[in-house]
Amino acid sequence: MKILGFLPPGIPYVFRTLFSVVLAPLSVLFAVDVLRTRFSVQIPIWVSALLCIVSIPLLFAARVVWKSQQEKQEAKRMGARFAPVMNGNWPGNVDVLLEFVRSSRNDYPGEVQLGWMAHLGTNVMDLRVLWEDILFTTEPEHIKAILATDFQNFIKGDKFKYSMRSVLGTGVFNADGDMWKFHRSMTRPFFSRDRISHFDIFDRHAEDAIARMKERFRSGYAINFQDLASRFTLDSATEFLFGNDVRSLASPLPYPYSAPAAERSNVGLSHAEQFARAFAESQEIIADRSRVGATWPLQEMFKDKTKDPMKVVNGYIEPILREALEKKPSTEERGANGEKMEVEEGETLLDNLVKFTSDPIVLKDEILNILIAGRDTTASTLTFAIYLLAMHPPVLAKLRSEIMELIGPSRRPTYDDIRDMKFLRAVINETLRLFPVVPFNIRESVNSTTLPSSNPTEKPIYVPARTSTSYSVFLMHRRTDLWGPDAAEFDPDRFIDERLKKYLTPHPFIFVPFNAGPRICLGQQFAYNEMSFMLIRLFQSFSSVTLSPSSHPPGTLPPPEWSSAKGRKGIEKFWPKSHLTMYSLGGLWVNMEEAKDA
Ligand code: HEM
Repeated sequence: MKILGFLPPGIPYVFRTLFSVVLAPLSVLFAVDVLRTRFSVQIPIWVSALLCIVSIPLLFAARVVWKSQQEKQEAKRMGARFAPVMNGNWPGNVDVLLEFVRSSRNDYPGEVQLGWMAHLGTNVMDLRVLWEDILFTTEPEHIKAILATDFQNFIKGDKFKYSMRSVLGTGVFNADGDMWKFHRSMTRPFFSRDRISHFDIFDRHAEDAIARMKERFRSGYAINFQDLASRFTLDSATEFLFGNDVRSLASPLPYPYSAPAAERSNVGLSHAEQFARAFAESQEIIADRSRVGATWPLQEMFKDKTKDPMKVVNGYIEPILREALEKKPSTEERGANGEKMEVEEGETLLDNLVKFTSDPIVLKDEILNILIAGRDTTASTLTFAIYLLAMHPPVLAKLRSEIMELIGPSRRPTYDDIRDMKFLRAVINETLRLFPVVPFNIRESVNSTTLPSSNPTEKPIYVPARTSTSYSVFLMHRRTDLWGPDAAEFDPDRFIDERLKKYLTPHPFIFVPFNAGPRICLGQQFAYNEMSFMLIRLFQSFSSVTLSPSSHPPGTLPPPEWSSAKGRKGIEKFWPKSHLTMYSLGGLWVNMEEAKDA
């Protein structure tokens, strides 16, 4: 694969496929030749040609039947049953695949999977696309097995890694085994309690962001909160991880769609915005690859679609990298310092990383993965929190009272303040429940295994070796049988009142926005601190939030036909979309009123 790395992905795919296709006719030709030379049996040319043609589907069918027989025997040996299969009408379930791709692009997240599972009366199903098993589950016990109890047996896997490689490289999100351990062990020391409990970085960038917001509101325009939150988290994450912030908050804010064209055209795309757009575009492309499945290279026959956006992304990252490498002490200096390889006081993640490798590819991959982890996740969660608070003014009023009571209108919050703010934590958790930023995820089984059945009288579910196993935290977090009849409602008190003991405490795996097990999010505490800090600072400064639908670019609000749908799809006022992480299509345009008590 590496030798052919310069070719667009479609060409090696076609060659690989052709190779396996021509095996059958070649075998036929060989057999015909043996019959003729050894046994003097003459086969007419037209018969040989016909045999060559039919050998291709026959061999394929034989492989499918053989595999299915093997799996049946193995499932029986393991005392397991097959997951219910979502049967489409077209051979190979091609219609199921097409419906899945269409829905991922145009519908509310998870709608099509919910419909199929309701049809099958199950929370786990096999989509069996192109005769390959693809499991999909929303069962907490399955998610627990995949992430924790059977962790060694569920890896990211080659299929996933190949489709993500042109963007994520071999960074922490796209690595298994030793490479994953290397990235993880490099990154972990930077999230120690000591390092994440100093809030100077958040304070400076939050102050900057709020000043920009006030300025824009005073000029009579709404702001795109998603854009602002992304700049706040990008500047905070780059300063925390790389020592220098990229000053994305310094560039002019975009104007709403409804603003006069003259205002809008005054704001060119800043360097940070070009990076953000290209970054989002490349994530969209790789997410689309994983939706289409193994045949994705066919969509990229003549060009790797990520090539152009990744040029912009790399152009943004390379100067950060160059600077770190220039600062890197030489081998002699390191020798004189007694080869201090452990993390030192004041050292950033990047300073530490360059002590271990000068390989620009490894360094770039690490930086890019950590930027996705550190920017998009907290920016989206803050955006969803602001959206939900705009939709629920009594919840916002309760949150503000907690802020005013414990911290007051202007004091800077401390680590201890944040730890004591029970309602603020509940608001963040409730936001992560309804809108977990990694809504869908996937692993691949190494060996055949089983997943427990929720009904103890039923046999466990059989998972063949090398099966793509996807799970949705997003759909699990909204299940009424796990969270109660009001699961679709935004009600942070469920993380405080008797519902906590009833639902979550006895079943902690029903809430896993940060995943769980050995690959649990490394930045979880950093993220809680950053989001809490920003929300406190925001609601010290502003007393109310309202959505500004007229500011949205056309085509980015939920289509009118959604309003008759059941559940959250029917009430949503923004369009949740997801590539690797979830975001609001077209941003989130809001107005806020400055607090009189600030
Ligand atoms: C609301 C905020 C966040 C959420 C909901 C979140 C969620 C997650 C999830 C679900 C994963 C697992 C992905 C997978 O294995 O497929 C993950 C991994 C990770 N997260 Fe976060 N994250 C957040 C913020 C952050 C921040 C701010 C950082 C760092 C600055 C960070 C660093 C990481 C890293 C390094 C991993 C990779 C762990 C591994 O594969 O071993 N996260 N996060």
